[in-house]
Amino acid sequence: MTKFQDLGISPATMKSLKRMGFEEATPVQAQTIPLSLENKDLIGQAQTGTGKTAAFGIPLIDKIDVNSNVVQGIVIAPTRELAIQVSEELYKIGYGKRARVLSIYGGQDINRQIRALKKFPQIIVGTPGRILDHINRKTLRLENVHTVILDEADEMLNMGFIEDIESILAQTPEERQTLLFSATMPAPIQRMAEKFMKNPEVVKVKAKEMTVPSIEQFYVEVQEKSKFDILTRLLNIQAPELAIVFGRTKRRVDELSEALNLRGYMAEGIHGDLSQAKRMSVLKKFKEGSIDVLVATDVAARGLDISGVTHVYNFDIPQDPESYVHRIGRTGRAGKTGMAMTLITPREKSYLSVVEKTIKRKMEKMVPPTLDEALEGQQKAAIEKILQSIESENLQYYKQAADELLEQQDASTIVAAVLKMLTKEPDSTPVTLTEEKPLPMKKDFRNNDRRGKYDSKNRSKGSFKPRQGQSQGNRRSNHSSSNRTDSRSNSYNR
Ligand SMILES: Nc1ncnc2c1ncn2[C@@H]1O[C@H](COP(=O)(O)OP(=O)(O)OP(=O)(O)O)[C@@H](O)[C@H]1O
Ligand SMILES: [Mg+2]
Repeated sequence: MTKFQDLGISPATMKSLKRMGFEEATPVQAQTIPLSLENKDLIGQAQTGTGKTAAFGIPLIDKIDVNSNVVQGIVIAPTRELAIQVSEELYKIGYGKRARVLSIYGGQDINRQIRALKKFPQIIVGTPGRILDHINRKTLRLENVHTVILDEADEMLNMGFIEDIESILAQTPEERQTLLFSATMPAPIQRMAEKFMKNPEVVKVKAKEMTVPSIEQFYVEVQEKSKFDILTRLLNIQAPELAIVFGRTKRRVDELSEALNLRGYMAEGIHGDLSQAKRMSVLKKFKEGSIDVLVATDVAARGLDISGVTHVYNFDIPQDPESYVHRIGRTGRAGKTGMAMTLITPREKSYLSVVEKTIKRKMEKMVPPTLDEALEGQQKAAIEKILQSIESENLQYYKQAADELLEQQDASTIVAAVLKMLTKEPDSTPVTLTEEKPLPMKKDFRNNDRRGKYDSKNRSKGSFKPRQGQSQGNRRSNHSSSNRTDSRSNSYNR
C-alpha cells in the first residue's frame, strides 16, 4: 500500500484528500501520479472503480497555478453525466488549493456556461461537442493549457469522437502534457493515440482479468420472449439495493422502464433522447434511492460512480466486449462486491465466448429462476423487513393491538398474513416489449464491429468506418449547430 505522502503531492492537496477520506493511494494512483507530476505523457489502464479519476485529478490540481486566471487544464469525457461527476471530484481534490473547476456539456444553457467561463476557471471538464462549440464562439481559449486528459480515452478516440478530439487538441499548445485513462485500451486505439502523444509511458495496472475479481459474473440463457419475466424473477430473488439494467436501444430502455413500473418496480430510464434536465433528475433519484432500478443505454456504461449499485443486468448483451467491461464496472467499485447478470438468447451465444476471451474470465452459467424461486426470494425479503423493524423500530405502540389479535388468531396465521401483505408476489401484468433483433453471429460481430472500427487500414485520420447504425452523414450534419451537444449519443442510439 502506498501512502499519498510518498507521491510528492502538495500539502494543500493532501488536505483535500484527507477531507475526502482517502487514506492510501490505489495502485493506479501510486503508479501514475509521480509520472504525471513529472509532466510525462501517459496512458493509464486500470480496472473499473479503481480510482483513475483521482489518479489524473491529483497531479492536475497540483500543477494548477491558482494565482493565474487562464484555463490551464482540460478534461474531456464522453458523456455529460461523467463530465459533471469528474468536475465534482476535481472540485473536491482542488478544495484545499481553491482551484476553480467548471464543467461544460451539451444540453445545458450555453449562456449560463458563457457567464461561468468569464469567471476565470482554471480547469474545464467537458464533453467534446460543447467544448468545441465554446472554442468556435471564442468563449473558451486553450492556448495556456498545459494538461489535457482524455477520460475513457478509448471511447474518446473511437471514430465517433476522434475528429472533435483532434480539433480540440489543435487548439492547445504543442508542448502540453497529454494523459489518457480507461479500463480498456484496445491495441489499435492505443497505437493511434500514441501518435499525438510524446513518448508516452504506458501504465497498465497488472491484473489477471480485465474485470474486477469482486464482481460475480453470470449469464442466463433465455428465449427473447421470456427475457422480461426472467429479469423480474432475478430482481425478486437477488433483491438488489440499487440495480442498473442495460438495454440495447433507447426504445428498449423506454419500454423496459415502463414495463418494470407496470410490475411494481421503482424504475426509470436514461438515454440520449431525454432532455438534460430529465437525465439529471433520473440520476439524482437513483442516487438518492427513490428509484432503485435505473434502466439505461450505454450512455450510462462508462465512468459513472454511484455507490450502492449492487447489481448490473445486461438485459441485452452489449455490442462489444469493452462495453461489457464498463457496464458491469458500475458495480463492485472501490473494493466493494457486485454481481453482474447477462441475458443471452440462444442465437447470441457465440458472443459470450468473444466477451470471455477479451476479459480473460469465464462467466458462470445460471439456470433461469422459476416462479416459485422468485416467490421464495420475495418472502425472504419480507422476512428481512420484519426482522429489521424488530431491531430498529419502536414497536411499543403496536403491542396492545398485537396482543388483542393474538387472542383471536394463532400466531402462525397472523405472521403468515403479515408476510403475505409484505411480500411482493410475482406479478404477471402483461407488458409490451418490442422484440430486438439478436446481434449478428460471431463472425460478423468481429468483422463489423471491432475490426471495422479499428482496422489498421482504416486508422488514418478521418477515415473510420461508422459503427453499425451510425450514419456519418447524420453525425456531421449536426456539427455546425450551436445546439449540438453530444450528438453522438443520438447517432449511436444511446
Ligand atoms: N485512494 C482512494 N481511497 C479511497 N477511495 C478512493 C480512492 N481513490 C478513489 N476512490 C473512490 O473510488 C471510487 C471509484 O473511483 P473512480 O470513479 O475514479 O474509478 P475509475 O477507475 O475511474 O472507474 P471507471 O473505469 O469505471 O471510470 C470513487 O468513489 C472514488 O471516490
Ligand atoms: Mg473513471
